[in-house]
Amino acid sequence: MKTVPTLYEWAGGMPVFEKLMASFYDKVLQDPLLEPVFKHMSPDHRLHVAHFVAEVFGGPKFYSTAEGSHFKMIQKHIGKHLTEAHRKQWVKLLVETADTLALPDDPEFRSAFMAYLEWGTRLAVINSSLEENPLGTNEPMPAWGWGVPGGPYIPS
Ligand code: HEM
Repeated sequence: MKTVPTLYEWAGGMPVFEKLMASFYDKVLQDPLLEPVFKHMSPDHRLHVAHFVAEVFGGPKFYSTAEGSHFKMIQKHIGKHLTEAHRKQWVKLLVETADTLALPDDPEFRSAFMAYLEWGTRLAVINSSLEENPLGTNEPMPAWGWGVPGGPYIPS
């Protein structure tokens, strides 16, 4: 029986996630709308977001074992008062970075990637208007898969 690769494996593994987020947050700091939101981010922010998303996509558990937890990630967004305009720009710049770095662009991978970004960023905006974290400290990390189209992409 063939094994289905994880989204993490299909994307190219940890170096791809780390490069994606490093390059993305360079763009964010050049962006007039997002720079004020991120100008005080910690030096580890890029790496932590890379490790978080890699883990959600089936990669190693760097984030949840050494750097944070789902609870702590949500906590970082509480009270930040993010807007829909911030969210849209965040997604736009991340997708542009994925294109520039030539992440897989097959329909199956990009469908799963976009679905996760829609889900995660919309939750970030909702949580950013709260004063308290709605999650328990033991909340498991999300785990994302290929979704309805299935995967991986197989050229016909
Ligand atoms: C899928 C969507 C998202 C994921 C997976 C995510 C992930 C994370 C993670 C892991 C952290 C903690 C970083 C650390 O430990 O240093 C964080 C912090 C943060 N995120 Fe997000 N995030 C998402 C969406 C967004 C969006 C859409 C915005 C705003 C446009 C945003 C704004 C922030 C801010 C302001 C912080 C705190 C930065 C600091 O001052 O240290 N996030 N995020």
